[in-house]
Amino acid sequence: RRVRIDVVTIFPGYLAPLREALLGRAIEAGLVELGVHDLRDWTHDVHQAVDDSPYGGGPGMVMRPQVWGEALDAVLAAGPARLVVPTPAGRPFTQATAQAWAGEERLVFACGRYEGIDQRVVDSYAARMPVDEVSIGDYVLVGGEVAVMVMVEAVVRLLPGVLGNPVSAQEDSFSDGLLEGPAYTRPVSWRGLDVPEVLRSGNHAAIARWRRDRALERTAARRPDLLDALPEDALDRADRAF
Ligand SMILES: N#Cc1c(-c2ccc3cc[nH]c3c2)n[nH]c1N
Repeated sequence: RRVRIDVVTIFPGYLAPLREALLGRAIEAGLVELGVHDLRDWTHDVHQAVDDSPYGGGPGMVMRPQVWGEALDAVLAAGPARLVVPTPAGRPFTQATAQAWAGEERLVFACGRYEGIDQRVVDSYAARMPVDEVSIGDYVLVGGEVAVMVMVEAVVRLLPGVLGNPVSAQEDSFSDGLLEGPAYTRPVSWRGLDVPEVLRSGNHAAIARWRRDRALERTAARRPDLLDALPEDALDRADRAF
C-alpha cells in the first residue's frame, strides 16, 4: 500500500530534504509518492501575486483564495484526499494524528506564508473532503513548510517497510504514554561517566524496571501533563513511587 503526498508551497525548495535519507529511500522504494508543487504555477499575472492586503486592516498580507483554489483543484483532481493546512491556530498535531493519517491513501498539504491563507479556501474544501487545520506546537513559524516536514516525517515513519526496525515505531516515546528514558552504548566509561550497572547485568526484569522508573521520573519532571493524561490503570503500585 503506498501513500501519495502532495505539497503546495511558494518555496518548493524548502521541501527538498524530504527526498534525503530514510524518507528518500521510502520514496525510491515506492512506499511513498511525493509531489511538491509551486503555488505560483497557478498565477496568471506578470508579478505572480499570491497575496493581498487583509480585509479589516491589520499587519501583513493574506494569501489570495483564487490562486489556492486553482492549485488545489489541480492537485486534488488526481483523486480524493485529506487536505492538511498547517497554522498556529490549528488543533495540536500529535502522534495520534500521525497514526490516523498513516492510514490515508492521499494527503495534500497547503503551506501558507504571510499571515496565512484566506479562510474561504479551507471552508470551500471542507464542504467536500476532510480538511485539518493543525499546529505542530505553541510557537510561531514564518510559514507552513517546516510544519509539513515535521508532519510528513512523523507519518511516513509509521508506514510498513519504512523503518528498518518496525518495533521501534510501536515503542515510541508516546506509545505507552511516557517519555523515553536515557539510552547508552559503548564505551562503558566515557569522560569519567559510567553506564548504569543494571543495563549490563543481564537481569532483564531489573533492566525493564529500571527503564520504566527512568521514564516515569523523566515524565514527572518534564511532562507532568502526560502523567495526568494516563488512563487510571496505566500505573501499577511500583510505578506510583514517582
Ligand atoms: N503548523 C504550524 C505552525 C505555524 C505556521 C503555520 C503556517 C503559517 C503560515 C504563515 N505563518 C505560519 C505559521 N507556526 N507555528 C506553528 N506550530
